Amino acid sequence: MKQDRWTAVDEYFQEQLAPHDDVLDATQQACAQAGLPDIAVAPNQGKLLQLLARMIDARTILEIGTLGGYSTIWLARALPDQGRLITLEADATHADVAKSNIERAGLSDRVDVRVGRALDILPTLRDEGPFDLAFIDADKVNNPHYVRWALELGRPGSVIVVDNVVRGGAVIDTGNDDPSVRGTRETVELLRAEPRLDATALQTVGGKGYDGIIIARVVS
Ligand SMILES: C[S@@+](CC[C@H](N)C(=O)[O-])C[C@H]1O[C@@H](n2cnc3c(N)ncnc32)[C@H](O)[C@@H]1O
Ligand SMILES: [Mg+2]
Repeated sequence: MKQDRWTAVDEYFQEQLAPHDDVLDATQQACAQAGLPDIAVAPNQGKLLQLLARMIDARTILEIGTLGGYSTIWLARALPDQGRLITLEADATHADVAKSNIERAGLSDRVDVRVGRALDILPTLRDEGPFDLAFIDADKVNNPHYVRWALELGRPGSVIVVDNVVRGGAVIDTGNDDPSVRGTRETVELLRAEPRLDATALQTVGGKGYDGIIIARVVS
């Protein structure tokens, strides 16, 4: 059972439980037309993020890694009218595409796209938290820093989601010197050692291949 089957099953659940609308379709089309890489979350994963945000009644969301705003839109739709999502993107072209997609989605009032390297912007967000949910999906080598910042900018009960932590299984290859794999393993070590965070990891298969996510909760 391989990729074709994973994709077909993903499509089944997506059609049944996470159906697309015109805004999400237009977002994906605009991203493709602008030449953005096809590395956004899958629809089922976007729906998972939205459900997590709703389950904790998130009012403030931090996203690291915007791309064209696809995951941003899923997350921002979980927010109440007064809610706020800040999303960080290093690439100005990606950010422009995202802003236009977020505008079309009618979410500009609650979504703020900040352009720059996340590690430069995060220290400026102390007065804008605490963030109820953080979605980390940028340069994986910096994931340990991003988790530390999400903890710093969170509160007890905040949820932190880290995307793409399985990397086709490479996460268990101790000798792998891919910076993304190293960053992921360091993140796992940090989560194991940090008593203020409680976490687990889920392997995923689907239209986007074989990967996975970490879900953590700020304990204190
Ligand atoms: C996987 S994509 C994000 C996908 C998006 N979350 C989604 O699912 O729709 C990663 C994004 O992070 C951005 N990025 C990479 N390094 C970054 C950094 N240091 N600071 C902020 N953004 C960064 C990339 O330009 C890219 O747009
Ligand atoms: Mg991702």
